[in-house]
Amino acid sequence: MDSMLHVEALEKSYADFRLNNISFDLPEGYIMGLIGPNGSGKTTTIKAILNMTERDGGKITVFGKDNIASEQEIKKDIGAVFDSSSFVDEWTMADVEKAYTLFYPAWDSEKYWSLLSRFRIGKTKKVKELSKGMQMKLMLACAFSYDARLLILDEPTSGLDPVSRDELLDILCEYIEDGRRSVLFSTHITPDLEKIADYITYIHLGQLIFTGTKEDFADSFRVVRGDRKELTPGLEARLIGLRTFPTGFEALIRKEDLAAAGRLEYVPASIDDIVVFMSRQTDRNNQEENI
Ligand SMILES: Nc1ncnc2c1ncn2[C@@H]1O[C@H](COP(=O)(O)OP(=O)(O)OP(=O)(O)O)[C@@H](O)[C@H]1O
Repeated sequence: MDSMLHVEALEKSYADFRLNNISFDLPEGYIMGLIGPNGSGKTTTIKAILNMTERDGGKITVFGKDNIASEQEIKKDIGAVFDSSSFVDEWTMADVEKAYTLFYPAWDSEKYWSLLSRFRIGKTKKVKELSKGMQMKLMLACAFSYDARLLILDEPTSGLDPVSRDELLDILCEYIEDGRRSVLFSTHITPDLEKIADYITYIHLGQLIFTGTKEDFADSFRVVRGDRKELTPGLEARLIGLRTFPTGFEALIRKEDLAAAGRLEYVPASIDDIVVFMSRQTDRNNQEENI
């Protein structure tokens, strides 16, 4: 399986933040969700891939080529879509096309206008007259019209209503259907991952927690529950994001640590469970550090 995007030991530091040793691979023909709480480093990772921020260490290749040495060449095949529109407000749909044809020789005009019609974007509309969801679709229509092979989307569905979100996810699934394109998208919205992601890369406060298939992600953890009296120090040391109640407790536990849970009841963990318990654990660690 060819890797469309290879990130290896990526490092980037700001005054109060360090993206530390991030590595992952996105194979051709698949969708990867990049997840993590606010401020975890998702956008920083995306910017490093697009060489919009200078990395401090590590290696990134796109289509097998170094992302800095071959930046201009690889960018012809990348569609980058950020949360906010990168178009000029006054542009009409024809102006948008004119701007793209300057940079993308492979621009397919027929495809562009047919996608706009499919997305119900009026030909004569100006960018400023489009809703957020329509602007997102316009950005996708452009990426599809120059036949981008790798789509990189930063929070594409945030702020969209459920119907537009669903439509966008369907478009992304369709986009990778022929097996020669891939999508990397960052999100907080776990149902979107459940619906379309094949792979998940989870970054928490600059640290890589997991990268692999969605199935392996969910399978790596369980939610364990029990009575307070069953919460031994040995077990507690292995629990993630422990929550106690007057009568009992619940927490996340790694599959390899299940033996420590003995006969306690455990159930499969959803993506939401994993993210929530992990965040709770980080809050606990931070509180303990500050004591
Ligand atoms: N140019 C910058 N200068 C200094 N610090 C920065 C800069 N860009 C990002 N950071 C910091 O890096 C950290 C990670 O930010 P980043 O935007 O990558 O996170 P994120 O996971 O995308 O968050 P969100 O989900 O809120 O969009 C944050 O603490 C942020 O304040």
